[in-house]
Amino acid sequence: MGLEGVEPSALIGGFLAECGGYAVVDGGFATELERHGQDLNDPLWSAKCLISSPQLVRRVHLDYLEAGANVIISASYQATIQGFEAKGLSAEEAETLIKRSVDIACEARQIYLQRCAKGCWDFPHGRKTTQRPVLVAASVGSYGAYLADGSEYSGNYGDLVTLETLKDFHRRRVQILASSGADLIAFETIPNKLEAQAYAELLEEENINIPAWFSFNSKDGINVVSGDSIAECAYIADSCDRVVAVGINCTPPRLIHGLILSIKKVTNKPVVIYPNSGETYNAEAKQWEKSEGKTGEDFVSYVGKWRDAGASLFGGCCRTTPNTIRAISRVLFDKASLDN
Ligand code: MET
Ligand SMILES: [Zn+2]
Repeated sequence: MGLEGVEPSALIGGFLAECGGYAVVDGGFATELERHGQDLNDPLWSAKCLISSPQLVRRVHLDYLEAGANVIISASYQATIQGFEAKGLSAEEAETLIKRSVDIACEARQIYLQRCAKGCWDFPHGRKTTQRPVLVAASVGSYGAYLADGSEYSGNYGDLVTLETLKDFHRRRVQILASSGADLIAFETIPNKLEAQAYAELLEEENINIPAWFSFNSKDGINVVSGDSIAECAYIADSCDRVVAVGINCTPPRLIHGLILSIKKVTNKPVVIYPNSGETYNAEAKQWEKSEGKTGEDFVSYVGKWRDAGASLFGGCCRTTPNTIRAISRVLFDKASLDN
């Protein structure tokens, strides 16, 4: 199924209806690469594997499809022309790798759907092939993710970074991803209002012809990480016709419920949420640290509440795994759980 050429709000509605009302997004991508032994302590982070282990990238997409994902997100989160050039690649090589991230996700989808057609594996929880659309979302990480200096989780870019800086930084990658064969662009972990505004303007100015979702991150459940209000950020997404869903990712599960309610006050667009495991990222040590209290198990127990608060797309971000996604799929699509 492709989303190109259809009126943006109709197509996301159609997709969700085909999925059964709710869609499952994949889980932590870099996390899964690390679980398979990759060292991602590198400015390119998960995008490093586009060069070193494209087969593993495809396998991780396949694992998430097998776990029940309806949306798989490409490995382009930290794949930037500027980042690849810093590694000594040419602009042309960088552009090829960015496009390749989407090709790999599309290959995984094709393999998966072929296996389904042959009946090689059953869908989880009795979902039939015909009820199982799969979209490929092209990931765009923030300017802070490229900087790899922690500003991805502070949203603080300093006074020198303007709207134009951000538009210029993102422009070429967004153009490449828009014509890559992806079904939509996932602007992920957006840390501040300025970057949301830059994305919205880019989508219009470049006449981007595939839809997008805007997903923000928060540390306090009230504002996005920079301190800008989630309502103002969601309003920017709501005002852009090309944006078909608005939400939150890479944010502790315990904050998600309130954030869904805040977003729902501003927009009627579907809400996408894919929290992290609840652990905290220590930017200095470049590692995730256990937080007091909730664990991954509690995460899944919240899904019904998030659905009741009005979210429509559910997945996981950093430190979640295919097991998390399998459990989310079970909560959403087991008849018994829905009736709870
Ligand atoms: N899609 C990206 C990933 O799972 C999002 C990272 S958030 C820091 O790796
Ligand atoms: Zn994350």
